[in-house]
Parts: sequence; structure tokens; C-alpha cells
Amino acid sequence: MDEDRIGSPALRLLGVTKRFGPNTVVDGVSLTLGDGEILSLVGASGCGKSTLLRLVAGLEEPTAGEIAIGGRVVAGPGIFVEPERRGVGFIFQDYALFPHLTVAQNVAYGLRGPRRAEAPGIVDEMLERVGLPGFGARRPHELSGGEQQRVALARALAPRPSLLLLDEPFSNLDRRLGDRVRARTLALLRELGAAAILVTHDPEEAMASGDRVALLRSGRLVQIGAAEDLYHRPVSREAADFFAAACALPGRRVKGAIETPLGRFPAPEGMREGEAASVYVRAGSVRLVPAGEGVAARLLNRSFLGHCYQLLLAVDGLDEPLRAHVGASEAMEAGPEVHISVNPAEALVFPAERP
Ligand SMILES: Nc1ncnc2c1ncn2[C@@H]1O[C@H](COP(=O)(O)OP(=O)(O)OP(=O)(O)O)[C@@H](O)[C@H]1O
Repeated sequence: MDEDRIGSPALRLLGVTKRFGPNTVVDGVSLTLGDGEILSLVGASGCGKSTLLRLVAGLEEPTAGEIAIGGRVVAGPGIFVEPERRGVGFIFQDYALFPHLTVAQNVAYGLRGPRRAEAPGIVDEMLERVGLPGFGARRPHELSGGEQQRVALARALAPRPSLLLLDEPFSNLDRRLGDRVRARTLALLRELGAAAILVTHDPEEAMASGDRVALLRSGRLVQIGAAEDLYHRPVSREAADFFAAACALPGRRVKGAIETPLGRFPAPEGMREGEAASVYVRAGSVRLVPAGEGVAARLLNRSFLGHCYQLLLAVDGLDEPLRAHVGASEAMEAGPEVHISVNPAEALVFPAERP
């Protein structure tokens, strides 16, 4: 590594934009990834996550903006470094192993220069690290989905990339296997000190996996920060919609506070009197209170979620049932009519007409 690149961020994007014809798919994205940092990139289907990864990998060329990896500009005005010269590893959703090559040949595939000569030792080490020692002679079709994913990981990490890009790598595995393979993958990335971007459309996976989480919507970066920030302090209605897993109550500012079917909530600064609001209430913030307190609701359904019970409640003025997560004794005591309240400090309030 050049002297002047020591201490450079693993990745820096500056105003990166990608247009396909008239469609702007990635729109002025700027972010910096520290050495060894793992970033979850999350957003709804079609928001541009894969395109952003492909731009970093060099599989697409930006229409505008600049990309630097480890301090070296790899894409920008008049500059384009080919994918194989970027020192970036890539794992796709379908693993993309070469079916005609053995596991060992797959893992050795990306080794270049002096590391090529050491291939047998590196292959053994990588297969050991991903928990597949002795699998070198097998072919991809002789492996389970989880094993194929681990070979893809060994192949991507064998050349020791400073940056690894993972595009929904666990989504083809069932939930429990996916969780296990994800934990193993993250531990290995930490061990090797590789920075990584993990693309997912699942907010829980994003929050559980990344040092930071970046939320993309329509090609734009909506918010980037610690998982707790996105969950507790979403910057906008868009971010709350994605992360809060909450019911949105309609409201309106009346006499300085937001009036809703569940009572009054503090108005955010800058909201005008009479302006419409959306108040996000999480299931864990809804409490059952004695009759005569709070607001009356009708119990529509009770279900066991494992860590709690979920009550579905009909409340006058709400189009959709409200979800409440409560403990076993509360759930069992709840009759057809209940009374509920929400701590105003636990709700998220946004102007309804602005994004
Ligand atoms: N080569 C291309 N030519 C034209 N449009 C494209 C091309 N690649 C992607 N797009 C469009 O860009 C948008 C973003 O696609 P992208 O695959 O980046 O989204 P995504 O967030 O990864 O979605 P998903 O979660 O469904 O994989 C989509 O509308 C897609 O149709």
C-alpha cells in the first residue's frame, strides 16, 4: 500500500450518481466507510442498492461523482479502474460459484501475483476459516446452500480484499441457517479486518449486522448512522416507515399539540396550527390501563409471538387495527373491551405532507 494511502478510509463516495436513460437510479450518494467498518445498506426493492454496489465494484460506471477505495480514486471524471484492479471482493445472492470447478479451484480463482503461487496453502486456510476443511475436491452441486455460501465467502476473501461487497448473501437460506451463516461471516470479516457493505432489504438484518446502517430510497441516502439512531430517531417519515415497525396514527396540530385518536402528542418544531401529522406508535409502547383511563379499544385478535403476546385492537378513528405487545398475564386478562394508553414520549411525530 502506498504511504499516502495509509489511514485513508476503506471507501469514499462523493456525489455518486447513476442514470440509465432518463432514470436516475443512484442520486448524489456521498458516504465514507472506515477501515474494517461494516455498513448495512438497506432499502426497499428497486431503490438502487445493487446498482450502488456494482458502481463500487466497477461493474457499472457512474454518470457523475467520484469513488475512492483505500484513498485511490477508482471512478470519477476521466478515471475508471477495472473491477479486477480494485481489490474488492463481491458475494452475490446466488453465490455464483463456477459449477465446473472444484471448491478448491473456486476459492483459488481470484488469487493473483505472489498469492497465486501460495494457492494450496491459502485455499486450505480459507476453507478452515469458513468451517469447511477437507471440502476442496467437491464440486458446487455436491454442497448444500449454506455450504455454497461459505465457499463463496472463502473465494471472495482469499485475495485479502480491503473491501467486501455482499449483495443479499443470506436471503436464499432459511432463517435459522441464514442467521448462523451471517454470524460466521461477520465474525470472519472482523477477524480479517475487512471493511464491508452488506446489502439487505430487511431492517432487522441491517440493524443486527452493521456498525452503521445506511437507508436508501429512490437512489438517495435518506439517513446513515448507528442502528439505534435509525430506530429511535428516524429523520423523516420515510425512515420511520422503514424502521419503526409501528402503526401510523393520523393527527392534526390543535392548540399546540398533535391530536390523534389515541390522545395528544407533542408537536414537532415548525408545524403550523391545523397541519396534518403522522404519529408512529410501536406495539411495545401501547399499554393496557384500567377502565376509565386512556382510550377504549376492542380486542380483535390475540396471538403468541414467543417473547410476548400481540393484541390487535380496533380504535375509533383508526382505519387499521393497532398492534400492542404485552406480557402473558395482561394478554390473558384482556377482555373484549380494553383501555389503552401510549406514553407520548415514545411516539415519533412527523408532518404528514412532507416526506
Ligand atoms: N442496467 C440497467 N438498465 C436499466 N435500468 C436498470 C439497470 N440496472 C438497474 N436498473 C433499474 O434501477 C433500479 C434500481 O435497481 P437495483 O437493482 O439497484 O435496486 P435494488 O435496490 O438492488 O433492488 P432489489 O432489492 O429488488 O434487488 C430499478 O428500477 C432497476 O430496474
